[in-house]
Amino acid sequence: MNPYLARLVAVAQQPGRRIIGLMSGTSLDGLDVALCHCEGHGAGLQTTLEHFATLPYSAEFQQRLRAISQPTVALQDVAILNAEVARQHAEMVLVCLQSWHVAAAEVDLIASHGQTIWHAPRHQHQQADFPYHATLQIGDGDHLAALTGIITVADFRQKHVAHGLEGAPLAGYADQLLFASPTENRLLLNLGGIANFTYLPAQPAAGPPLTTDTGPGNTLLDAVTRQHFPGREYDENGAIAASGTVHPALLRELLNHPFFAAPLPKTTGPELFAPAYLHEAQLVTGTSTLPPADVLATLVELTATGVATAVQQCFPSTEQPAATCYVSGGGSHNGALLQALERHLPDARFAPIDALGIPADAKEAVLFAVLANETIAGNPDISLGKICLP
Ligand SMILES: Nc1ncnc2c1ncn2[C@@H]1O[C@H](COP(=O)(O)OP(=O)(O)OP(=O)(O)O)[C@@H](O)[C@H]1O
Ligand SMILES: CC(=O)N[C@H]1[C@@H]2OC[C@@H](O2)[C@@H](O)[C@@H]1O[C@H](C)C(=O)O
Repeated sequence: MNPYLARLVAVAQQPGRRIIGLMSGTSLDGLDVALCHCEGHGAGLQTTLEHFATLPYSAEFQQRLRAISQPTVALQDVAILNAEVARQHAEMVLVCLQSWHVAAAEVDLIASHGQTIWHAPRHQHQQADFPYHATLQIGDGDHLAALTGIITVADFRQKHVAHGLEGAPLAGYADQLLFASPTENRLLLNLGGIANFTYLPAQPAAGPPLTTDTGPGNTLLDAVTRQHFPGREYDENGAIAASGTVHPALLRELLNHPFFAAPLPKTTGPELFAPAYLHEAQLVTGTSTLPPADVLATLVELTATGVATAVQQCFPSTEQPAATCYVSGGGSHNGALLQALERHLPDARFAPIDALGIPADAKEAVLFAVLANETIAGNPDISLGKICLP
């Protein structure tokens, strides 16, 4: 038998596994690296986060990722970045391991999300002759496995798509295992480039929990900040937005997009919620010269309204049950956004996800470690990803 296969079988049969979860999201800010210990699987899973770091991308690399995430690009650039993202990620893993004094041989698996460069659920690609969903992540898992010597589970979204689902969000599968409570209704809200949540009722119905994207998180906020405040990557704590005023007509026009009224669950990306969508709405409403602070204030309100609209869709005919909303992702550091959310969801109690033992910035990387753990050791219902041997 191939010794790596024997190693894989042994890893699957161990009571627990040490897994590095890797996530690089739509904000393109860098790679989140979470070294987790997953004891058991499924309902018996216990996950502890041993180490976490975010390794930033260089400005030049961010720019190249942004340039490749466009509908029309040179195939050679895609081929090269596919290998280059994987090589950078492998190098970043090795840097982390060195700084944490952990040898590669002491890690059982890498769980690598890769970098989404184009997400094309059917409602977004609208190709009449292809009535299916599609999505593409680069940063090939074989490169990671070969360069680190660690068996790697990668490319988690394709099986979801193959089963007729949209390829995202995947968070619900892991949120359920990590955060379900028998006594508390929980809303796990992640404010990344795109915002999404998982609703976990204290008394769950059969089947996977509801998990959905809600629209933009920080992606448009970042784009406007970068454009008008050179040198700044984002609006620190939402301070500029807090100094501005929401423009009601612009907000209405932005919310006019059919995504917000579409039924749950749904998924989207920066392909749709791009600067062009904002510019179009500004043209239509004659607000192209609106002060940037007012644009940011309006975008904060857009993110909060998108979340609240989806929460209300979740409970169409009944009162919203009392739930605690655990917030994660970079947007959890945006005070203006948190205030808007509290205003829109007055019945929810808000808490940082840190209260559940996972730091807000680490959550998505931990999710992929948990998904890989299920693929290797758990229930075939949640076997997402491809297994790459070194
Ligand atoms: N101190 C802060 N103040 C305001 N916003 C912040 C702060 N720190 C981070 N952010 C926001 O969080 C973003 C990064 O969030 P995160 O890393 O969760 O996104 P992502 O994982 O790339 O996106 P996604 O979850 O959509 O894939 C930044 O681009 C910025 O907009
Ligand atoms: C296609 C894709 O990469 N989607 C990401 C993105 O970032 C947030 C949101 O959009 C979510 O749908 C998803 O990531 C999380 C981890 C998920 O799948 O649950």
